[in-house]
Amino acid sequence: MDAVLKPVGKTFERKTPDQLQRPSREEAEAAVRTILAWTGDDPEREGLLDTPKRVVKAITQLYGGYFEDPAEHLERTFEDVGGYQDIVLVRGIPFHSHCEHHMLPFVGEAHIAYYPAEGVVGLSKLARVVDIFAKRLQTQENLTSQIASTIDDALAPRGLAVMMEAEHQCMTMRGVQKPGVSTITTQFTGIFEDDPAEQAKFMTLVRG
Ligand SMILES: Nc1nc2c(ncn2[C@@H]2O[C@H](COP(=O)(O)OP(=O)(O)OP(=O)(O)O)[C@@H](O)[C@H]2O)c(=O)[nH]1
Ligand SMILES: [Zn+2]
Repeated sequence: MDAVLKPVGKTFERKTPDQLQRPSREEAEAAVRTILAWTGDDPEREGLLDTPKRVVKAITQLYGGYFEDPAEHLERTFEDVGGYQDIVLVRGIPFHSHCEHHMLPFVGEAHIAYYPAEGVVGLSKLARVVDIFAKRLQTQENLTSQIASTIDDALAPRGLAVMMEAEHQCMTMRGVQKPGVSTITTQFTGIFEDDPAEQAKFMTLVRG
């Protein structure tokens, strides 16, 4: 049995760690062999012999977000910012995630803005929060709202805006096959939610 999933902050409707049965690495590799056979190929041919091992290793990297608590990265704030109270926008954070329906990638950019209340957080930490949630099975809507609620809980800013835009490979490579379509999701809290002018300012800065 590999490591049991650890509790990592807010659970977002996940079962408790004791309710999750994580299979062993060997079982995961066997499952990949089954899928290889399902494609119509021969999992025993030389080129595919090490593939289950590689796939499981890649999955471990791509889905590493289950084992990290994003809130931990937001614990350290800086209060000595010369009285700065205006908007902080981190624009164009690249991310790649996987849709929970097809396990295919969706890839794009996140933009996060907030009005500090009591200090600011290290800029890289916002990108870390994006990465941790992105490295789980997601819908873009859930991803956006999990990022927003985690930052909102940790910083209690006067307002928070999260916008994500992404292309979903389940819509480009298969199914409806519409390349070039981008999906935009937004979540606003505080003054961004209450004041349309603040939303407009955010959009202008993001597009500028
Ligand atoms: N709302 C939302 N839908 C998503 C996301 N990622 C993928 N989807 C959609 O999930 C839906 C799943 O639909 P189903 O009808 O159950 O599955 P399907 O037969 O594979 O659907 P098609 O993709 O239309 O072939 C599809 O419409 C996908 O476009 C996401 O992040 N958010
Ligand atoms: Zn999908």
